[in-house]
Amino acid sequence: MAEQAPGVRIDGLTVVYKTPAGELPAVRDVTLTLEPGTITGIVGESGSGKSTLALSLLNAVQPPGRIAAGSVEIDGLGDVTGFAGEELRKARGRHIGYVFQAAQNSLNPLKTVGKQLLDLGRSHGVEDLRGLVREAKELLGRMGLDGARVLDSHQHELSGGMRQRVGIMLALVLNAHLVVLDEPTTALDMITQANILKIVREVHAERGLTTLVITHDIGVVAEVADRLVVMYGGRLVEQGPTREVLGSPTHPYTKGLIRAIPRLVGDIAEAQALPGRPPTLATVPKEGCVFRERCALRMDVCDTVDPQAVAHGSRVVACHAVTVKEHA
Ligand SMILES: Nc1ncnc2c1ncn2[C@@H]1O[C@H](COP(=O)(O)OP(=O)(O)OP(=O)(O)O)[C@@H](O)[C@H]1O
Repeated sequence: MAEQAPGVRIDGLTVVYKTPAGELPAVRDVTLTLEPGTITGIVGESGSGKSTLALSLLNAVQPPGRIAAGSVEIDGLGDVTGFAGEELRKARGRHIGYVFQAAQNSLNPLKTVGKQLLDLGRSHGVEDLRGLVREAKELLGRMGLDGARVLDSHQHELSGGMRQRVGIMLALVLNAHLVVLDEPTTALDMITQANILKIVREVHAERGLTTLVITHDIGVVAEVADRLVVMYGGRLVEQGPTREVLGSPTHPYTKGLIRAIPRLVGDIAEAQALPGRPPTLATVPKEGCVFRERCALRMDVCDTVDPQAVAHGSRVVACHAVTVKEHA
């Protein structure tokens, strides 16, 4: 088993959900590598498929969803899309730490946090349970909480922001080296958010992790991620080093997302909302480019041919207009 930062190779991944109109893809033919030791951020509007992609890393897509094609190879584990039962349960927690989007509601309301921590430890065969509790208190302390008090508390005694931090603690406490954080800071005020992101960065570096952060907030990604991945309508439309993508976005969707961020200083009117709405499973185009309805650069080919992901230097972009410009 890899004890240090594992690499992850997602190849041709398609995940579908059963709907009244048949099985429709929420993630379509996504190929993505998480390099060992890096923090990758995935951004996109609601419904773009971010959580579904993240769940696939744990092979945790639930019915009516299923992985219809592709593989998720994790160093030291293999292709987790073939895992089931005990093998899968062991991988979760020990090798892959996960903070679910609804972390605030994922605690058991009937048990104290401490009891849940011990259950987690026992179910993964941790022998030194005292050490586990010590580790949990330390992590909670770093996140500005009184560890002993939190472990004695039930869910209802904790605020949303505290539950969020408990979720992060539970993802890190078993010392997994691949950590997936789905909207880790949504319930937090700006100051607490900045503090949590700082801790995510510190723990990532100290422990030698490979980290995936899912968020709709580009500010969060700018703060923590080495690499930025942009999703739209279940497709991966742009990826590259965070600074480069934010500094000179290439895909028209990435440009729109960045233009829509209100600035703290300067002219608020400069922020321009992206016109239109993201597609749902039922409305996402079955052929051609998924973004064309909202795209200022739409060409005829966009209606019929799905743009392939093409490398442009350190960037990978799936857009006909970008490819045409590049070759002009
Ligand atoms: N259990 C389900 N049954 C049917 N459709 C689903 C289910 N879960 C998700 N979907 C659909 O799959 C698509 C992708 O959803 P997903 O939650 O992965 O997106 P997301 O980018 O994480 O959005 P959000 O930020 O709102 O969580 C959406 O259109 C969503 O409605």
